[in-house]
Amino acid sequence: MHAVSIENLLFSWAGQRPTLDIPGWQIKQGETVLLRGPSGSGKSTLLSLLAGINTPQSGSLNLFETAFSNLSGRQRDRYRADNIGYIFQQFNLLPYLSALDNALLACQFSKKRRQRIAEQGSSAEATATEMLQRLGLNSTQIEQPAHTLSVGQQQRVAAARALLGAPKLLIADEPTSALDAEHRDTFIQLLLELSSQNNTTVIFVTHDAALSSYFDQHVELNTLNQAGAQS
Ligand SMILES: Nc1ncnc2c1ncn2[C@@H]1O[C@H](COP(=O)(O)OP(=O)(O)OP(=O)(O)O)[C@@H](O)[C@H]1O
Repeated sequence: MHAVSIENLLFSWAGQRPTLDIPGWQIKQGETVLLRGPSGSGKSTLLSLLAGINTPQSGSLNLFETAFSNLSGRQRDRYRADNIGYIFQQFNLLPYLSALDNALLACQFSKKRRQRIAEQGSSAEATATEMLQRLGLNSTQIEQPAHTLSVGQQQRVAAARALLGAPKLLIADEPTSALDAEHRDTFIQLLLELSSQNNTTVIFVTHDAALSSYFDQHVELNTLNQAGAQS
């Protein structure tokens, strides 16, 4: 099955020439993809379409054989809550909630995520705690408000939140830019290990070519995107 299938996709921001013109792109279920491209080439724009925050003006974007770009806004919100984990560049944690409560947020909005955890004989809280521990937070840090954690620890909380409840697709938008090389490599290895346990498909955006070896597919956005090639 294809996790992502794009055909003849066109997207323009209001009043601008197209940012994305992608004749075709496929990602298989369970595949890990590194997406690179210069600043302004449209990486974040493409992620916003994959997450259903924006929709293409024409063409199709299917996720796991669902015609994602044809769903209503409400249906896309539901699909995203149940099936897509997103790690933002700035993590977007709620500063006064504990690491654990931040990690649990994704499950609060999705019965499906809670069901998947229940099917494995666990609770959301136990699974989140275990995941945060595997990501290297100790029991004190797990109870600390997010704003009192280091950048590296906050990034791990964002990863736990995105992966809790086994989403089908994980989208990560340059989540390692604030880390040194050693922490960055450890983080990516853990992220991919946790993803592969649930056969989660991963799309990881970075400027950093040094990370290529960790991923199955390497994509330079300008080779996919004809709008980029023209500029
Ligand atoms: N919300 C928006 N409204 C209007 N134009 C936008 C918006 N977001 C991005 N753009 C435009 O779309 C183009 C691509 O930007 P985008 O942020 O997708 O690139 P990027 O490859 O993610 O860049 P970076 O690596 O710097 O984050 C730019 O010309 C940008 O000005």
